[in-house]
Amino acid sequence: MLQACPPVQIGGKNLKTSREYPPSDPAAQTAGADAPRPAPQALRDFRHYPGWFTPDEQRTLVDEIRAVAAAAPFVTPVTRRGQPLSVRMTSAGRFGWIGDRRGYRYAETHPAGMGWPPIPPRLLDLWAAVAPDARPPESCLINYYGEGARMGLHQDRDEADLSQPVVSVSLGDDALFRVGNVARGGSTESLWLRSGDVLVMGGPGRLRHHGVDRIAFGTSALLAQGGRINLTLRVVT
Ligand SMILES: O=C(O)CCC(=O)C(=O)O
Ligand SMILES: [Fe+2]
Repeated sequence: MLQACPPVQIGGKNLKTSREYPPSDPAAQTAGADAPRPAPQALRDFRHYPGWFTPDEQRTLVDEIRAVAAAAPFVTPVTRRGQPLSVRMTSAGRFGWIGDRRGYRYAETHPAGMGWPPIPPRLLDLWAAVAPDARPPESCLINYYGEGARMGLHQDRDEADLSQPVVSVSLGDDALFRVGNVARGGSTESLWLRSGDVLVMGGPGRLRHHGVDRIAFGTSALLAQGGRINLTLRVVT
């Protein structure tokens, strides 16, 4: 069964002195919140927006995620066979995603019984900007990758309406992201996702296999304890 882990400490008092990871787009380094957002680059059918969030926005997002995790602590999902995943997870929104001996599924309550906190409004603004035609997101999955954590190639298909995109936000250490095909097997392409990057997985790419081979632990000081947070906004119903 799922065991509640001690809450993951995200960010910390040393944030003021932390080294900021330079966004891939140099223009974004001086961009304020009202500056134009970066244009997307295609990765197969995915849209990659390098450096969407400024360092200040990233720090605010980390604070907001820390507040979510204080109310709905990170847990380690397990497979049906009881094998723990290497990422720790919590969620915000009407639904959260859980994995235990009964399988993987969306649920309206945390394994410990509480409801999920609301999705931070700046993430709803992101969704409106990059997925203006989509229905509003009903869930924000929050994955924490510590040193050595990874996520095998998979499809996101637990959602009922696969015409709706999944919008991903990377915070903290760099991650080597891999994208393959809708069918199993075939060639894959890799890309380093960096802190502040946004990736839209939608349209014909919605069911492409994807995963995270590894993170480059210590490449960002955004999170006091190191590691990476990935947020995915989803329509569930
Ligand atoms: O961490 C990432 O960049 C991808 C996460 C992912 O694929 C998922 O949560 O389904
Ligand atoms: Fe995924």
